[in-house]
Amino acid sequence: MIDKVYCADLRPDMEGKRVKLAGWVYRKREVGKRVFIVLRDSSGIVQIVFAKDRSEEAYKAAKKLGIESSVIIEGTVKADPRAPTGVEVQADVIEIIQNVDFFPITKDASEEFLLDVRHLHLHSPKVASIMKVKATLMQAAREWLLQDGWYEVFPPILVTGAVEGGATLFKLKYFDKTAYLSQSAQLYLEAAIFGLEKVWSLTPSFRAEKSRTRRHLTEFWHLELEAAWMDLWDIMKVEEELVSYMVQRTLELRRSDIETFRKDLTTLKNAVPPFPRISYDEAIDILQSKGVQIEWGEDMGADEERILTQEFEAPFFVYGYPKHIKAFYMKEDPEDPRKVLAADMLAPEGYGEIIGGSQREDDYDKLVERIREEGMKPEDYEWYLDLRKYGSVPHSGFGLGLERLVAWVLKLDHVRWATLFPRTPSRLYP
Ligand SMILES: NC(=O)C[C@H]([NH3+])C(=O)NS(=O)(=O)OC[C@H]1O[C@@H](n2cnc3c(N)ncnc32)[C@H](O)[C@@H]1O
Ligand SMILES: [Mg+2]
Repeated sequence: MIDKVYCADLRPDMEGKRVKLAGWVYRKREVGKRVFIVLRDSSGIVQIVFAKDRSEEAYKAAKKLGIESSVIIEGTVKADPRAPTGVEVQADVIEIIQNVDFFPITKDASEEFLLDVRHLHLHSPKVASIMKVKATLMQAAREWLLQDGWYEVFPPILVTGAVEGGATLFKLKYFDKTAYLSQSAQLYLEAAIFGLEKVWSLTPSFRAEKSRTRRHLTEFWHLELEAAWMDLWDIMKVEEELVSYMVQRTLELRRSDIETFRKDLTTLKNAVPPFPRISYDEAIDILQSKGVQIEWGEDMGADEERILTQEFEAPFFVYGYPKHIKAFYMKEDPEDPRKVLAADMLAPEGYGEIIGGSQREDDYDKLVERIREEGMKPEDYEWYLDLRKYGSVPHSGFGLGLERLVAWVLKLDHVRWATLFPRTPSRLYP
């Protein structure tokens, strides 16, 4: 490994220090007998100056450089308030690792082109910032989960049945059998609670969603928790504590990256417990009062959720959905058989659902009845039904879409920008 320093480590008080840097040419301009390079590495940027009268060899080499050429540079640090980061390096040695004559991504590149060359778009400091924020959100989640006593488990991705409806299953041939790509690890987490009680997993989930919206991917990263002995109200408290810690910790560690995307941090700072809670009934009343054509019993889509989020300046819960618009595994509300003990967490500023969660049906006969009601076959869920035969317990859980959380935190206009290589109905390459 090269004995180098990072761009972001250079400070004006290091004036006179000799340093070695490695990175890529982000910007380049020539003024008189000097070449100015903005060097980029994973930490950020710094200005490098090649003066002819300091090293003619390095100056001539720098003149040849193209954008995104890979280089190793040595020079002396100089404080300069005119430089982008208040400091520059006066270079006298350059090793060109690979010169790039023409980098395909230019300033006027379209979004579709950027997605076509996503493998090159990952050079971008803005894309790097998104990935740093995503990584830090998960770092924070792991910190919170560890201190709160949750066990990470590693569920299968090759499965035999639907969790969230058969219409969005990706089917594949599994030797002489049929398998599907997991829509959610939930059912396997429910099995894991009988030994570990509080479990979590981060897995890719797959949905053959044909909906081309700004919040749907066909492959997304799914942070899911499941806990024995918890009811809906308990798991909602877990959700708000976890999301709050993730957001506040990421604000603490990645504020400059976040401010690259949004100046107003109000809603992020407001993400502290208790999050507001409204019932589905109240949500329908609010929407109808705002002129939305929606009747009790109908599902709220992205448009309805966007309007609803205008009422809040923080993430909030909607709980108590009608049974027929929710999944088979959700426990019927003992106080109102039309409803289930389910709650979604919606992000403000138009982003809508980031978490889907519920208390699970823990009664064997009722679960068989729900499976049949949904047109599914109990025999396809024999192992899952067993969980209600041998020491069944009240339990609840939820799934957080990581890309949707990132999209809200950074106010991205589509979840596809929140993942390294987005997968949508029209995009499988690169
Ligand atoms: N363990 C659980 O209880 C999770 C449960 N079985 C589940 O999958 N619920 S969910 O379908 O609402 O999806 C959960 C979240 O997963 C995200 N999600 C769900 N579908 C998508 C798509 N297609 N693209 C991106 N993100 C998606 C979104 O934030 C949802 O709120
Ligand atoms: Mg949902």
